[in-house]
Amino acid sequence: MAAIRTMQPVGLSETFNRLKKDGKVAFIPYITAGDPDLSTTAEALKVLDSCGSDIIELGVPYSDPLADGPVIQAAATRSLAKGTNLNAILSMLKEVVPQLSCPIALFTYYNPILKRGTERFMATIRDSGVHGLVVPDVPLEETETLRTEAKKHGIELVLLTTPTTPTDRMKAIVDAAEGFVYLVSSVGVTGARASVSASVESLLREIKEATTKPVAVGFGISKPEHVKQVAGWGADGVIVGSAMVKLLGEAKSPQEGLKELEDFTRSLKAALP
Ligand SMILES: O=P(O)(O)OC[C@@H](O)[C@@H](O)c1c[nH]c2ccccc12
Repeated sequence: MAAIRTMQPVGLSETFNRLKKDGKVAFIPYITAGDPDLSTTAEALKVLDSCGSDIIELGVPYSDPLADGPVIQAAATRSLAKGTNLNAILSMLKEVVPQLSCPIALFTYYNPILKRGTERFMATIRDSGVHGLVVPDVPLEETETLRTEAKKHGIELVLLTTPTTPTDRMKAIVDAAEGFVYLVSSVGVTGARASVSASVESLLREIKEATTKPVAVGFGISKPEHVKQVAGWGADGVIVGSAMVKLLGEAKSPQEGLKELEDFTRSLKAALP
């Protein structure tokens, strides 16, 4: 009887440790759960994993995604119109995570956590096999409670710093971040950009002087040359969202979207050391 491959994904920090040992940079795609539908999301996770993604950010669609640009806003609207909810996403993950070799970082705005209650939210997502959590709009002052509950349930809470974050606040953020530090490359909302802001190079240097934790860069990255550039500036990971979401959500059919996602992911992954 052939051995069944039960690759249990390791957590975010351990993933970065392994990559660092091999001198590699993490490829971290983001997609919105339930767009175009949850079964396609399940297939997309497997495609992204098999194409060499190191961590996958999975977005919980929200009615008021204030940090998102038009592509991800539209994806959230389509997903919510399909009736996607957190319970359905988590039961899909319970099925799919054991088939993946890379960890999932759930991506949600703060409100869905508050609605469910922080402790119950953390316990539920851990049960579904989620390793990390990214909450872009949690005020730093409320991060402590989130962090305590996350730690209690073995969830790594990623925190974000931006080009306009004052140095002392950036230091508090990198000290509190688990898994990795998310450096938002440019002010504004998510969305593919023609080029990545050159200030990322100095921002990365400043953050890496303040912490030895891995730093992944996101916002606007959408071409192989962007990936190469950001990796060359010393990022430990690159995050690509809108460009992925666009392929999946706007394709003529789910199958077509999955094929385009595979080709696109391979082209970006090939640009990484
Ligand atoms: O879409 P972009 O420009 O490739 O950026 C990644 C981003 O989509 C993903 O990390 C993300 C989705 N929604 C967010 C809200 C805030 C910060 C980050 C995000």
